[in-house]
Amino acid sequence: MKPSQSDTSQPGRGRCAACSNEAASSCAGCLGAPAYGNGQPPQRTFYCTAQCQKAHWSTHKAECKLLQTRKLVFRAATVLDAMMAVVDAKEEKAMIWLAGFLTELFKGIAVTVEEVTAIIPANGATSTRPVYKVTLNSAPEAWAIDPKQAYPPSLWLAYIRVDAFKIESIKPLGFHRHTEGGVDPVTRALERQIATIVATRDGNLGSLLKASESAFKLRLQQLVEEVRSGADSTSAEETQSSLSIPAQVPANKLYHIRPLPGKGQAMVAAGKIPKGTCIIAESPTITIPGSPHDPAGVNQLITSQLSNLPAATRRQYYTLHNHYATAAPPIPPAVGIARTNALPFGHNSLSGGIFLHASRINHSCTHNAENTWNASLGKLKIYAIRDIKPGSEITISYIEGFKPYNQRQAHFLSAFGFRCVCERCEVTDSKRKESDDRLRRLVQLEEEIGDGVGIVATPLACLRKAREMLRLLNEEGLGGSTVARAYYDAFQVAIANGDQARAKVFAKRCYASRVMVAGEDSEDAAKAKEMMKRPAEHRLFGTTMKWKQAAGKVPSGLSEEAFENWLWREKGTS
Ligand SMILES: C[S@@+](CC[C@H](N)C(=O)[O-])C[C@H]1O[C@@H](n2cnc3c(N)ncnc32)[C@H](O)[C@@H]1O
Repeated sequence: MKPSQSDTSQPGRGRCAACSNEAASSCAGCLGAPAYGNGQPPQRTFYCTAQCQKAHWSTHKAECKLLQTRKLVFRAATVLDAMMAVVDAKEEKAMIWLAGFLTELFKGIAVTVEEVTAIIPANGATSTRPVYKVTLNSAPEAWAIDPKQAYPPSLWLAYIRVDAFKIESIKPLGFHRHTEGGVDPVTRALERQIATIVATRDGNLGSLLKASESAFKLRLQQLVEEVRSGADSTSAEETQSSLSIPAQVPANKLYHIRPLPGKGQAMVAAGKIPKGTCIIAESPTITIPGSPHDPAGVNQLITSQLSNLPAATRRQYYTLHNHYATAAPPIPPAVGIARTNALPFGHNSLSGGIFLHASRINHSCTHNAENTWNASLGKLKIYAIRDIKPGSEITISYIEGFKPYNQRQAHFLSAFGFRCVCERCEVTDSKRKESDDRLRRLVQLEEEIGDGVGIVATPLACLRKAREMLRLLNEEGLGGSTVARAYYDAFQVAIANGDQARAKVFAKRCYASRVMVAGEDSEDAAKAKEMMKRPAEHRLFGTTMKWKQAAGKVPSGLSEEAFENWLWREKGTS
């Protein structure tokens, strides 16, 4: 063990255990070993140099290992206290449900953990109490851990001398689990979870106890939340099934939430959903502000909101998918769930919310629905942007903008842990290249139109670019708000150059797309409606009057093709 300089709880200097010279460093392995018995921490072992420590190791080793193990026992007791708080277990039930967990927790620390029934004095009479006897593997020493108050544990010899009146029985760990039956649902949930809890910690739950102080606290919190969510989801399921209410089917039955192979839970159309239908309007269960916060700060924000919610809602939150469950360094589960499931409060917004239903919607690059935040309602709305057949999955897009295939997949993998296999992604190399070229061109067109210069300097070229965008979007199978934006671009070109007639038509098309993806009551639809009704009130109107045309000059009686030619100012039209 390296000598350590840091310890504030004990005097900082002493005599070197090897040579008796004055020394300021002490063995880091046993430093901070807990106090017990007389309440005093064990004496620190000082060394003046690393050489002295090395020379003294054979003498110090046994004591050091013992003290290190005691540190682990005390931490294990902290873990047990936290676990008991989660399930609010009655003490007599503790031995039943904790058996499997304790086996894992004390692996490599204890040779045996036994279930003891002690008789203790109680108000002039006696009562029985369940206690764990933990016999260490590093020394012939045992500790008593009372599940009702696990921390601090007591040395076994002190416990039987001072606390216990008599020991009624000592049974192997798991004895009561197997003889007492009638395990409650929370216990069953925990037992089901143990294998996963251990597997996600590299098969060694005990490693939790060996972490640094700050990592230990964080990991303990993570464990507790994991266990709480498992217990909560089980009781939620049981409550639902006991009431015979199918899980998460809304009254209007537009969708079901059910698992799909390889995708976890998913939202599936309960019947035919026509394009433009509002599938769901949902208030956020949790809101996450956009300003940057460290995971601990975000955790605090989320858990304080959760604590104000009904228990059933809290449970549902913890059933949401957590892509960051095994992240290193660890991320608190509440935060991992938020990162996996948050939907933004508006286009490019950094703040967002967690929605118990909408957060179940999976991604597709050929999504058939769009999410939109309606600030005045304070609700997230999901609209069908294509007709959706009964039984088809309802999907949205998890990305903004026009990203080529590799960028999309890299994002899905790192942020969400999946590979998209939709019809746009699973194509031949040549089709993929065509698609990537289109997407790059779309980015270019967006930038060129968006810089504002071309709108007045080269309006016709700009109008052509807006039309090209619409064609590429159509070829790429993209609809929804991207189409509305392209029509808005065309509107701006027309109105900036004084053409109210064309501006009116573009605004009408933009409005129709906005209504389809965000509803009549959305802010975007309201803006587009205003543009359509009073194009001349737009701030860009008359920047130039190159194309001056009154609003009433929209031609009538033209064929569709002739009308489009007029609209886009193709040759021979004005
Ligand atoms: C917001 S959640 C969606 C609901 C989630 N499937 C569930 O079980 O709760 C995001 C997670 O869903 C999964 N997911 C989303 N889209 C997917 C897709 N296209 N293919 C596979 N998994 C997907 C990923 O595990 C992702 O981390």
